[in-house]
Parts: sequence; structure tokens; C-alpha cells
Amino acid sequence: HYLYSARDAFTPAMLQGKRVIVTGSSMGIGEQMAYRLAEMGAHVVVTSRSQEALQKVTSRCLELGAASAHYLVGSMEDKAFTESFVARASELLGGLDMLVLNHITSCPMSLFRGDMNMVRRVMEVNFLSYVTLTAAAEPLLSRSNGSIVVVSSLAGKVPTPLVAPYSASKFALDGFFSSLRREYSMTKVNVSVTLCVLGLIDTNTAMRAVEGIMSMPSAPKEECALEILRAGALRQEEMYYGASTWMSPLLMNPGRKLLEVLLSDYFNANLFVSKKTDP
Ligand SMILES: NC(=O)C1=CN([C@@H]2O[C@H](COP(=O)(O)OP(=O)(O)OC[C@H]3O[C@@H](n4cnc5c(N)ncnc54)[C@H](OP(=O)(O)O)[C@@H]3O)[C@@H](O)[C@H]2O)C=CC1
Ligand SMILES: C[C@H](CCC(=O)NCCS(=O)(=O)O)[C@H]1CC[C@H]2[C@@H]3C(=O)C[C@@H]4C[C@H](O)CC[C@]4(C)[C@H]3CC[C@]12C
Repeated sequence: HYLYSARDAFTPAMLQGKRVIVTGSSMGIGEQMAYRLAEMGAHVVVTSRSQEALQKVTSRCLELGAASAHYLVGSMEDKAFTESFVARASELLGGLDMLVLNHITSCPMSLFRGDMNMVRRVMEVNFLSYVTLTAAAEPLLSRSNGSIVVVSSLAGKVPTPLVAPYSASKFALDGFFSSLRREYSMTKVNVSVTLCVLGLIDTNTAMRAVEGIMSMPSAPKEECALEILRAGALRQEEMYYGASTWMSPLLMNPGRKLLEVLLSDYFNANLFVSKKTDP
């Protein structure tokens, strides 16, 4: 009942006029999220490394009804770009209501053979840049009582062979953003954090990556995009999509939720409330 009633609570009007950043939105799930937001009349800023692709996405967003659509070109491997991105994007938007962290760097499915440059690049793009963007966005999202949406994977909840660096970056997202959610709750910061746990989605990148290596049913990127935005708009802590129905109860991990509550009793929360609001 809870799952279905929560789903019914979402209406597209919840995102109409909202100011939304979607990273990694020149293709794949990010591109589709931009289009769903446009159809709902949101203001969107899209970003990736490919200017030509972004120009097409913003044009399509305006055709679909976006309140406004802008793009910023750059790599999340570039610290200067990542550190200045949110300020530039929020200037275009006139503020910020939702930060959708979606981009990933490419890494082929293969056994780990000690390629530390690959591990560093994956952790930099798939994890550390998410933290940098969040640090820059936090004051804006606090003002708007906004939302952070973090796109993750089954590989961020279940150890997976052939994608160790990718899996590590997704596990890191869970550790950091689920802890940040506890801090926000403890310090009464009204910013929601939604972790999206996805199975195989039929994007070109993913289908190319798994071809011949594994066979797993894939879910449509168009619907996936809508489900991510629905979960973010409803301020859900986690959402599961593209995995078999029987996996969701296992992924919810009630034991971990119970431990989160029990461990929070050990903290002197009052001490931390003042520090969070200190300049
Ligand atoms: N597809 C799937 O099966 C699954 C996907 N996910 C997650 O969904 C999200 C999107 O995946 P998907 O749509 O398949 O990915 P895609 O490969 O289709 O898109 C990745 C996006 O990230 C951008 N990007 C790549 N490198 C960089 C960089 N260095 N700096 C900035 N942007 C970059 C790409 O644009 P450009 O190249 O122009 O920079 C592109 O827009 C990811 O977080 C992924 O982990 C989770 C589970 C399953
Ligand atoms: C390997 C994909 C990400 C890295 C990438 O973009 N590679 C480019 C390959 S290319 O250079 O040849 O173009 C992974 C992106 C999504 C992953 C899948 C996912 O997250 C869902 C499943 C999770 C499960 O735990 C393992 C299988 C997955 C299908 C997983 C496989 C690897 C990705 C496709």
C-alpha cells in the first residue's frame, strides 16, 4: 500500500517551473531525464563534454515545453570546471531546486589487473565530482528546500565482478550520500537525498558494454528517467528500478535501517546542530 500510495502522490506539476541541473545529459538516461523535465515545464541545465550533443538536447527540451533550457560544456575530470559549475548553472536558472547527479566515466567490463589510473579516474568522475557539486549546491538547495538525486546501480549495493572500479564508486556514493542524509536529518537541513539503484537500462553505452559478457533483461531508459524524477520529487530515500521485483525487498536491507537508527542514539545531536548552521 505504501509503495503504491507513494507512487500515486506524484504529479508532473510537482516539477513544473522547478530549476533542475542534470549532469551527464548528452545521451542515455540523463538525456531522457532532461526530456521528461522539459515535458513537465521545468527549467533545465544540461552538461557533459560534447557541445554538439548538448545543443541538440537543449533544442529538443525547448520543443518539449521546458520553461528554459541551457547547457554548459565541460569534463567532470576538470576540477576547475566541476568547482565552478554549480555557480554558473544556478546563475542561468536563477537558483536551484534539484541537483541530479548522473554522469559516469567510461570503463570497459574487465578483470582488475592493477590499472590504478583507471581506478583514480573512475573515483574522480563517478564519486568525487558528485561530492564537489553537492558542496557547491548545498547553500542553494537549503534555501529552496531542494533535492539531491544520486543515480547509482545494483553494482553499488551488490559486489559485482568485471566492474570493480565502477562498483567501488557506486558503493562510495551510498556511503557518502546516505551519511549526508543522516546529517541533514540531525541538523534539520530540509534537503532530500534520493539514491537511485538501477538494474540494466537499455542505453547504448550499457548495451555495448555488456554485449557478449552477460545476458540480463534491460529496462527502457525513457521510463527509467521518469521513475528517477518521480522518486526525487517525492523525496524518497532510495528507489529501485530495472531489477527483478523480488530484488527490491532484499535491497531495502531492513537490518541496515535498524542499525542506522540505533547508532544515531550514540551521537550528541545538539552539539552538531549549531556547527551545521555556523558560517
Ligand atoms: N545504463 C545502465 O544499464 C545503468 C546505468 N546506471 C547509471 O545511470 C547513469 C547514466 O548511465 P547511462 O545513461 O547508461 O550512461 P551514458 O554513457 O549513456 O551517459 C553518460 C553521460 O555522462 C557524460 N560523461 C561521460 N564522461 C564525462 C566526464 N568526464 N565529464 C562529464 N560528463 C561525462 C556523457 O557525455 P559526454 O561523453 O558527452 O561527456 C553522457 O552524457 C550512470 O550513473 C550509471 O552508473 C546504473 C545502472 C545501470
Ligand atoms: C560498464 C558500464 C559503465 C562504464 C562504461 O560506460 N563503459 C563503457 C564501455 S565501452 O568503453 O565499451 O563503451 C556499466 C554502466 C552500467 C553498468 C551495469 C549496471 O550498473 C547494472 C548492472 C549492475 C550489476 O551489478 C552488474 C551488471 C550491470 C548490468 C552493470 C554492468 C556494467 C555497466 C553496463
